[in-house]
Amino acid sequence: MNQRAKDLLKKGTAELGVDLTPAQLNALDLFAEELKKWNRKINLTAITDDEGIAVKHLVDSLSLLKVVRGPGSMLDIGSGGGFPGIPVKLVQPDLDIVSVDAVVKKISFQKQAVRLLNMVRFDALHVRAETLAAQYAGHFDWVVSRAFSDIPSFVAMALPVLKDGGRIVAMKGKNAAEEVTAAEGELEKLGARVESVQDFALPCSGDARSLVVISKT
Ligand SMILES: C[S@@+](CC[C@H](N)C(=O)[O-])C[C@H]1O[C@@H](n2cnc3c(N)ncnc32)[C@H](O)[C@@H]1O
Repeated sequence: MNQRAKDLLKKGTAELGVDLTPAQLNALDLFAEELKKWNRKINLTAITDDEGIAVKHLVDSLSLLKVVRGPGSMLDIGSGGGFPGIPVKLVQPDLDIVSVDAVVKKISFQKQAVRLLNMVRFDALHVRAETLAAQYAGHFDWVVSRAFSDIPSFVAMALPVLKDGGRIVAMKGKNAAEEVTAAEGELEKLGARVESVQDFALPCSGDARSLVVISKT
Protein backbone atom coordinates (compact mmCIF):
# COMPACT_ATOMS: atom_id res chain seq x y z
CA MET A 1 0.00 0.00 0.00
CA ASN A 2 1.16 3.55 -0.53
CA GLN A 3 2.32 5.64 2.42
CA ARG A 4 -0.97 7.55 2.69
CA ALA A 5 -2.92 4.27 2.99
CA LYS A 6 -0.50 3.02 5.67
CA ASP A 7 -0.92 6.30 7.57
CA LEU A 8 -4.73 5.97 7.35
CA LEU A 9 -4.51 2.39 8.63
CA LYS A 10 -2.38 3.44 11.61
CA LYS A 11 -4.52 6.47 12.41
CA GLY A 12 -7.82 4.62 11.91
CA THR A 13 -6.89 1.69 14.11
CA ALA A 14 -5.51 4.04 16.80
CA GLU A 15 -8.95 5.70 16.86
CA LEU A 16 -10.41 2.25 17.54
CA GLY A 17 -8.01 1.88 20.47
CA VAL A 18 -5.75 -0.57 18.58
CA ASP A 19 -2.07 0.43 18.44
CA LEU A 20 -0.51 -1.55 15.61
CA THR A 21 3.08 -2.73 16.04
CA PRO A 22 5.42 -2.25 13.03
CA ALA A 23 5.22 -6.06 12.46
CA GLN A 24 1.40 -6.00 12.40
CA LEU A 25 1.40 -3.00 10.04
CA ASN A 26 3.80 -4.86 7.78
CA ALA A 27 1.65 -8.04 7.83
CA LEU A 28 -1.52 -6.09 7.01
CA ASP A 29 0.33 -4.37 4.15
CA LEU A 30 1.53 -7.74 2.76
CA PHE A 31 -2.04 -9.06 2.96
CA ALA A 32 -3.35 -5.99 1.10
CA GLU A 33 -0.72 -6.42 -1.65
CA GLU A 34 -1.66 -10.12 -2.08
CA LEU A 35 -5.36 -9.17 -2.20
CA LYS A 36 -4.67 -6.65 -4.99
CA LYS A 37 -2.58 -9.21 -6.90
CA TRP A 38 -5.26 -11.95 -6.77
CA ASN A 39 -8.04 -9.44 -7.42
CA ARG A 40 -6.62 -8.81 -10.91
CA LYS A 41 -7.53 -12.43 -11.76
CA ILE A 42 -10.46 -13.35 -9.49
CA ASN A 43 -13.17 -11.14 -8.09
CA LEU A 44 -12.47 -10.76 -4.39
CA THR A 45 -13.42 -7.12 -3.85
CA ALA A 46 -14.76 -4.08 -5.70
CA ILE A 47 -12.50 -1.87 -3.57
CA THR A 48 -9.14 -1.72 -5.34
CA ASP A 49 -7.43 1.53 -4.28
CA ASP A 50 -4.93 1.44 -1.41
CA GLU A 51 -6.75 4.00 0.73
CA GLY A 52 -10.07 2.18 0.25
CA ILE A 53 -8.53 -1.16 1.21
CA ALA A 54 -6.89 0.40 4.27
CA VAL A 55 -10.07 2.01 5.60
CA LYS A 56 -13.03 0.02 4.21
CA HIS A 57 -11.47 -3.44 4.57
CA LEU A 58 -8.68 -3.34 7.16
CA VAL A 59 -9.82 -0.68 9.66
CA ASP A 60 -13.43 -1.79 9.21
CA SER A 61 -12.54 -5.45 9.93
CA LEU A 62 -10.50 -4.43 12.98
CA SER A 63 -13.46 -2.49 14.40
CA LEU A 64 -14.68 -5.95 15.45
CA LEU A 65 -12.08 -5.74 18.26
CA LYS A 66 -14.39 -3.24 19.99
CA VAL A 67 -16.32 -6.31 21.19
CA VAL A 68 -14.30 -9.45 20.32
CA ARG A 69 -11.18 -10.24 22.33
CA GLY A 70 -8.92 -13.29 22.58
CA PRO A 71 -8.14 -15.81 23.76
CA GLY A 72 -10.89 -18.01 22.36
CA SER A 73 -12.31 -19.44 19.17
CA MET A 74 -14.02 -17.47 16.41
CA LEU A 75 -15.94 -18.50 13.29
CA ASP A 76 -16.18 -16.02 10.38
CA ILE A 77 -19.12 -16.93 8.12
CA GLY A 78 -19.10 -15.83 4.45
CA SER A 79 -15.60 -14.35 4.78
CA GLY A 80 -14.95 -13.77 1.04
CA GLY A 81 -11.47 -12.29 0.70
CA GLY A 82 -10.84 -12.94 4.43
CA PHE A 83 -12.84 -10.15 6.06
CA PRO A 84 -12.96 -9.64 8.95
CA GLY A 85 -11.11 -12.86 9.94
CA ILE A 86 -7.63 -12.34 8.46
CA PRO A 87 -7.00 -8.75 9.71
CA VAL A 88 -8.40 -9.76 13.12
CA LYS A 89 -6.06 -12.79 13.31
CA LEU A 90 -3.04 -10.66 12.37
CA VAL A 91 -3.72 -8.28 15.26
CA GLN A 92 -5.23 -10.72 17.78
CA PRO A 93 -3.25 -13.95 17.25
CA ASP A 94 -4.60 -15.65 20.38
CA LEU A 95 -7.95 -16.11 18.62
CA ASP A 96 -8.25 -19.52 16.91
CA ILE A 97 -10.17 -18.72 13.75
CA VAL A 98 -12.19 -20.82 11.32
CA SER A 99 -13.11 -18.86 8.19
CA VAL A 100 -15.67 -20.29 5.77
CA ASP A 101 -16.94 -19.36 2.35
CA ALA A 102 -19.05 -21.19 -0.23
CA VAL A 103 -16.82 -20.07 -3.14
CA VAL A 104 -13.67 -22.16 -3.60
CA LYS A 105 -11.56 -19.42 -5.26
CA LYS A 106 -12.03 -17.14 -2.26
CA ILE A 107 -10.86 -19.91 0.08
CA SER A 108 -7.85 -20.60 -2.20
CA PHE A 109 -6.88 -16.97 -1.76
CA GLN A 110 -7.28 -17.17 2.01
CA LYS A 111 -5.12 -20.33 2.13
CA GLN A 112 -2.41 -18.49 0.17
CA ALA A 113 -2.59 -15.57 2.65
CA VAL A 114 -2.22 -18.07 5.54
CA ARG A 115 0.97 -19.47 3.92
CA LEU A 116 2.39 -16.07 3.04
CA LEU A 117 1.83 -14.64 6.51
CA ASN A 118 2.77 -17.81 8.44
CA MET A 119 -0.57 -17.77 10.24
CA VAL A 120 -1.23 -20.64 12.64
CA ARG A 121 -4.58 -21.74 14.07
CA PHE A 122 -6.42 -20.12 11.16
CA ASP A 123 -8.43 -22.61 9.06
CA ALA A 124 -9.93 -21.46 5.77
CA LEU A 125 -12.66 -23.93 4.76
CA HIS A 126 -14.60 -24.23 1.53
CA VAL A 127 -17.99 -25.19 2.97
CA ARG A 128 -21.48 -23.81 3.25
CA ALA A 129 -22.02 -22.55 6.78
CA GLU A 130 -25.21 -24.63 7.12
CA THR A 131 -23.09 -27.82 7.18
CA LEU A 132 -20.72 -26.85 10.01
CA ALA A 133 -22.73 -28.25 12.93
CA ALA A 134 -21.67 -31.84 12.11
CA GLN A 135 -18.05 -30.96 12.95
CA TYR A 136 -18.31 -27.91 15.20
CA ALA A 137 -21.51 -28.26 17.30
CA GLY A 138 -21.32 -25.92 20.32
CA HIS A 139 -17.68 -25.07 19.55
CA PHE A 140 -17.17 -21.32 19.09
CA ASP A 141 -16.88 -18.47 21.61
CA TRP A 142 -17.63 -16.00 18.80
CA VAL A 143 -19.48 -16.36 15.50
CA VAL A 144 -19.13 -13.25 13.33
CA SER A 145 -19.99 -12.04 9.85
CA ARG A 146 -19.61 -8.91 7.78
CA ALA A 147 -21.80 -8.07 4.76
CA PHE A 148 -23.24 -11.59 4.87
CA SER A 149 -27.02 -11.84 5.21
CA ASP A 150 -30.04 -10.63 7.13
CA ILE A 151 -29.71 -11.08 10.89
CA PRO A 152 -32.12 -14.04 11.39
CA SER A 153 -30.54 -16.14 8.56
CA PHE A 154 -27.07 -15.52 10.01
CA VAL A 155 -28.19 -16.33 13.56
CA ALA A 156 -29.89 -19.56 12.39
CA MET A 157 -26.52 -20.71 10.97
CA ALA A 158 -24.54 -19.49 13.97
CA LEU A 159 -26.57 -20.91 16.89
CA PRO A 160 -25.78 -24.64 16.34
CA VAL A 161 -22.02 -23.98 16.45
CA LEU A 162 -22.05 -21.44 19.29
CA LYS A 163 -20.67 -22.44 22.70
CA ASP A 164 -22.92 -21.87 25.74
CA GLY A 165 -22.12 -18.34 26.87
CA GLY A 166 -20.74 -17.47 23.41
CA ARG A 167 -21.71 -14.43 21.37
CA ILE A 168 -22.79 -13.81 17.76
CA VAL A 169 -21.67 -10.51 16.21
CA ALA A 170 -23.17 -9.08 13.01
CA MET A 171 -21.12 -6.23 11.50
CA LYS A 172 -23.59 -3.82 9.92
CA GLY A 173 -23.61 -0.48 8.08
CA LYS A 174 -26.33 2.13 8.10
CA ASN A 175 -29.91 0.91 8.75
CA ALA A 176 -28.72 -1.45 11.50
CA ALA A 177 -31.43 -0.16 13.87
CA GLU A 178 -34.20 -1.00 11.36
CA GLU A 179 -32.65 -4.43 10.72
CA VAL A 180 -32.51 -5.15 14.44
CA THR A 181 -36.14 -4.14 14.95
CA ALA A 182 -37.26 -6.25 11.98
CA ALA A 183 -35.30 -9.27 13.31
CA GLU A 184 -36.62 -9.31 16.87
CA GLY A 185 -39.61 -11.64 16.34
CA GLU A 186 -37.56 -14.17 14.32
CA LEU A 187 -34.75 -14.10 16.87
CA GLU A 188 -37.17 -14.88 19.68
CA LYS A 189 -38.43 -17.92 17.73
CA LEU A 190 -34.82 -19.07 17.18
CA GLY A 191 -34.01 -18.75 20.89
CA ALA A 192 -31.76 -15.70 20.64
CA ARG A 193 -31.87 -12.02 21.54
CA VAL A 194 -29.99 -8.82 20.73
CA GLU A 195 -27.86 -8.09 23.76
CA SER A 196 -26.32 -4.79 22.62
CA VAL A 197 -25.80 -2.62 19.57
CA GLN A 198 -22.64 -0.56 19.39
CA ASP A 199 -22.97 2.30 16.88
CA PHE A 200 -19.89 4.21 15.74
CA ALA A 201 -18.44 6.15 12.80
CA LEU A 202 -15.83 4.26 10.78
CA PRO A 203 -12.53 6.13 11.39
CA CYS A 204 -11.20 8.20 8.45
CA SER A 205 -14.47 7.90 6.49
CA GLY A 206 -17.24 8.73 8.95
CA ASP A 207 -19.53 6.03 7.51
CA ALA A 208 -22.09 4.65 9.97
CA ARG A 209 -21.26 1.24 11.41
CA SER A 210 -22.88 -0.99 14.05
CA LEU A 211 -21.79 -4.11 15.87
CA VAL A 212 -24.90 -6.11 16.75
CA VAL A 213 -24.15 -8.54 19.60
CA ILE A 214 -26.55 -11.47 19.97
CA SER A 215 -26.75 -14.22 22.60
CA LYS A 216 -28.77 -17.41 23.17
CA THR A 217 -31.81 -16.99 25.40
C1 LIG B 1 -20.81 -9.94 0.27
S1 LIG B 1 -19.64 -11.20 0.56
C2 LIG B 1 -18.86 -10.61 2.04
C3 LIG B 1 -17.45 -11.10 2.15
C4 LIG B 1 -16.69 -10.61 3.38
N1 LIG B 1 -17.33 -11.01 4.62
C5 LIG B 1 -16.53 -9.10 3.37
O1 LIG B 1 -17.05 -8.44 4.27
O2 LIG B 1 -15.85 -8.59 2.48
C6 LIG B 1 -20.62 -12.57 1.16
C7 LIG B 1 -19.88 -13.90 1.07
O3 LIG B 1 -20.67 -14.91 1.68
C8 LIG B 1 -20.47 -16.13 0.97
N2 LIG B 1 -21.62 -17.01 1.27
C9 LIG B 1 -22.91 -16.82 0.90
N3 LIG B 1 -23.70 -17.81 1.41
C10 LIG B 1 -22.86 -18.64 2.12
C11 LIG B 1 -23.06 -19.82 2.91
N4 LIG B 1 -24.28 -20.35 3.04
N5 LIG B 1 -21.99 -20.37 3.52
C12 LIG B 1 -20.76 -19.83 3.37
N6 LIG B 1 -20.51 -18.71 2.64
C13 LIG B 1 -21.54 -18.12 2.03
C14 LIG B 1 -20.32 -15.70 -0.48
O4 LIG B 1 -19.63 -16.65 -1.25
C15 LIG B 1 -19.57 -14.38 -0.33
O5 LIG B 1 -18.16 -14.57 -0.46
